[in-house]
Amino acid sequence: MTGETLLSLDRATKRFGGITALDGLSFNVTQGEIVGVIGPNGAGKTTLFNVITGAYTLTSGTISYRGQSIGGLRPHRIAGMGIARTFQNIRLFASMTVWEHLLVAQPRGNGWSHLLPAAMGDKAARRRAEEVLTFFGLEDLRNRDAATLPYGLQRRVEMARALTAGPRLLLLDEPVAGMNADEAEELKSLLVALRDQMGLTILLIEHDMSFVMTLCEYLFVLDFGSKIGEGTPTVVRRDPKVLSAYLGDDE
Ligand SMILES: Nc1ncnc2c1ncn2[C@@H]1O[C@H](COP(=O)(O)OP(=O)(O)OP(=O)(O)O)[C@@H](O)[C@H]1O
Repeated sequence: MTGETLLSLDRATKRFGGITALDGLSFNVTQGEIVGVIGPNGAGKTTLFNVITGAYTLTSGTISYRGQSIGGLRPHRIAGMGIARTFQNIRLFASMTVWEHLLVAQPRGNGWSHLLPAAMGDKAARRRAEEVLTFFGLEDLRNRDAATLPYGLQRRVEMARALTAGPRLLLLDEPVAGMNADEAEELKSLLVALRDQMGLTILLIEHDMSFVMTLCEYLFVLDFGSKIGEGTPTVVRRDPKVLSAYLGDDE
């Protein structure tokens, strides 16, 4: 089911006092695509994820997901509708195994409050966690303390945890940060598999240009909270506006 719009922003604006982090941003994400969001530091990329997931409320404009407005909904409601995310900095719990991480992450009911006991006894949750564990090749590490694993594996656990809720849209905030070249290549294959086999749509923020350019089918380029370019990597790479705003600074 590709070709349909999954996520849509219309003139999305987010201000923090005098700072305009998102400035009338409009774009559509098509179902089944792997889409990159790039732009210089402070361009508004993380703010974008925060407004999509309900961590922040828009100052003006709208966000819709599967045709339904999600502006103003609480984060757990949005997560429950099928939007999952990972964060720029790893957020794993101390002294919890990989398996426990996969069980606690699944939102249910009206909030996150009773996650651990409910999920532990929930057959469907365990089945889903088992599937994700296998998909991510983490079976042998299930009883390991997640926070003590090598960096690349910790990132993998985080992503697996996001997946246990069964999302349609996965938001990844700088998934490659801190990874070595081999880990980045493995991640790339994993993301393609997630899209191909689980039908996920993936929106990712990333500073690693070679990763973005070889993985993503479509890119949005932000600068000062506005979209300054979009298109396939080939198109974006040649866009003079993008080059001067971002790639030019970086390479
Ligand atoms: N909670 C907040 N309060 C005040 N200002 C904020 C807040 N969050 C973000 N900003 C500001 O909004 C702007 C966009 O920040 P944001 O973190 O979204 O950029 P970014 O593109 O993700 O940057 P980076 O690539 O460095 O992570 C910046 O000027 C930032 O200082």
